Amino acid sequence: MAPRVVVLISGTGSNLQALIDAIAAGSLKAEIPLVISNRSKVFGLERADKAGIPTKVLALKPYTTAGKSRTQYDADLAQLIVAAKPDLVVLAGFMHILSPAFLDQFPTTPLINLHPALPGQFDGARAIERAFEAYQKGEIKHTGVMVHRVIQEVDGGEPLLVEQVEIKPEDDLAALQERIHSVEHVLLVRGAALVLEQEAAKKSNSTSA
Ligand SMILES: Nc1nc2c(c(=O)[nH]1)N[C@@H](CN(C=O)c1ccc(C(=O)N[C@@H](CCC(=O)O)C(=O)O)cc1)CN2
Ligand SMILES: NCC(=O)N[C@@H]1O[C@H](COP(=O)([O-])[O-])[C@@H](O)[C@H]1O
Repeated sequence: MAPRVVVLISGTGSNLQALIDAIAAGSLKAEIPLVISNRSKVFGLERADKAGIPTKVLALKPYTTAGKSRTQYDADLAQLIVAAKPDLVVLAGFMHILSPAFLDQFPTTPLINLHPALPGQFDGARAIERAFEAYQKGEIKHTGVMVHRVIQEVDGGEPLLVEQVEIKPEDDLAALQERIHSVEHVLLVRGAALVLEQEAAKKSNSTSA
């Protein structure tokens, strides 16, 4: 049975599409049993639908409107994912900071995130914009993309793959975003494959021990 990869999104889903395409091409040995978005009406959900992947939307706003906490949201989100029995959870542009109420539900299941910056640089949201602004000020000469493990510290988890991305003097923000996205789409697939290989090796060692 193929490893089960649950993917969390919040928007366009171009990185989700990269995973879908890699699986369809046979270059990523996995299946995606569920895509969850914290925002409705995003194109990433259409991408999942087109690929025949079940989707769920779990938005935070109804929780806050009902006086419920982010902790409750995070716990409910985790339960949706646990029910899908994932071997790997991928945050692909998932724009919600996860608390221990979520993280503690996955003591052994790997959680990875794609972040459009280098380790320790521009953690958090709007990373590409902030890198572009820093370049304009002469503070950096390049930026990058990383796939990292997800821990409580936002974007502070162990980097699994890191790739530098050039910033050119003639770049506008759109040109840099396009260059970064093209790197993301490759790096995320490689990152998922790497973690799944690590997990398979762990299982093999534990059964042969
Ligand atoms: N505990 C962790 N949660 C998340 C991580 C992580 O490493 N540890 N990675 C992020 C992804 N991310 C950057 O890669 C990121 C996403 C969102 C935010 C943020 O400020 N979110 C706000 C809401 C912003 C919005 O709705 O537009 C929030 O959650 O209040 C920062 C970093 C995913 N989660
Ligand atoms: N902090 C996380 C973060 O900024 N993630 C970024 O959101 C975008 C999602 O694009 P997509 O919806 O087309 O995959 C990507 O650029 C990804 O790096």
